[in-house]
Amino acid sequence: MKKQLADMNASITTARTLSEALPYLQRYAGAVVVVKFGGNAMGDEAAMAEFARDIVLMRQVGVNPVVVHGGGPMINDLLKRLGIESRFVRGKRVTDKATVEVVEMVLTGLVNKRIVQAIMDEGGRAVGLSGKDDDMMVCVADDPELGFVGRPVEMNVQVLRDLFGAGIIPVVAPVATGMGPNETFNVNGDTAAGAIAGALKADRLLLLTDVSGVKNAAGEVMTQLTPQEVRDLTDSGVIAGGMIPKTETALLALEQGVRAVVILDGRIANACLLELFTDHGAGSLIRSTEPRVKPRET
Ligand SMILES: Nc1ncnc2c1ncn2[C@@H]1O[C@H](COP(=O)(O)OP(=O)(O)O)[C@@H](O)[C@H]1O
Ligand SMILES: CC(=O)N[C@@H](CCC(=O)OP(=O)(O)O)C(=O)O
Repeated sequence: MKKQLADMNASITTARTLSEALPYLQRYAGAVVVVKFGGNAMGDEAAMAEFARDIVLMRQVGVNPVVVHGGGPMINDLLKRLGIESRFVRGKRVTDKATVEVVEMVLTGLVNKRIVQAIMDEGGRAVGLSGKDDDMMVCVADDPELGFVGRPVEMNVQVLRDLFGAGIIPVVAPVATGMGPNETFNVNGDTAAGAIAGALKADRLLLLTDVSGVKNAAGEVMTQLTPQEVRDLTDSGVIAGGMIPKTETALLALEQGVRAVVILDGRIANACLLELFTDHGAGSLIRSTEPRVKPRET
């Protein structure tokens, strides 16, 4: 009897949660949401399955999600086994000819297919691509010090719209072509996600990572930031390391017409759903306009 009551209460809570999600479901129907899934946020098989389930649910309720993934730790592992040292400058990997081959192999071969498979296992349809497919992302060298690290200069995202139309979830590896023949560039996952979100003028860019958001000098997570606050925290060195490409990406994406960028903790359960479909929100929301009365609304 006690168990029956407990089950009933749990079901009532589920029904209430669904009902409360209605305004958000209505708001995001038809929206484009680009989700950057970082290597550190990927975790174990269960975490991967849960992420995939959230993405499939988004698609099911009419959102057009694009997954852009990282895989830094997986690249580090293979480079280590091959005796190649990993070095980062301002959060980006210094990439020579040998390294770019390993990066492409790991990202397009291993990580991309693992995510595609996880989405298929949850009943969604997914297709894996890299920035090279259909010339989606064309780059120039970002900085001579970094070698074959690309900065996207030309985006052709029609293939993503075609996949939306077919009900298919695109999963994109951050590897791109250059202007010359047979060039390959390693693109930071955040940078690639921002360029794709900008080209699609996405409603949301979600950058999933392994911290609960952007922290201030006191170590507290800032739930909302303006671009100016981001610049100030960067100038004072509070935003550092891997957070730099994320916040740089956020500012560039906003300039290109993305409505808002959220940096959130991919390790917490159902992070994407929490951000999109509940009053609660998650992580740090960055956008140009001042907050309105209801804090998470745009
Ligand atoms: N102000 C800051 N707030 C939060 N994290 C920061 C900040 N400055 C630097 N970081 C670091 O940035 C890291 C996230 O970047 P990164 O490790 O590249 O993530 P991912 O692999 O998920 O892309 C955090 O783990 C944290 O150590
Ligand atoms: C230029 C550059 O730094 N490219 C990244 C690409 C993968 C990535 O961004 O992975 P995470 O999101 O897991 O960090 C790299 O080589 O590690």
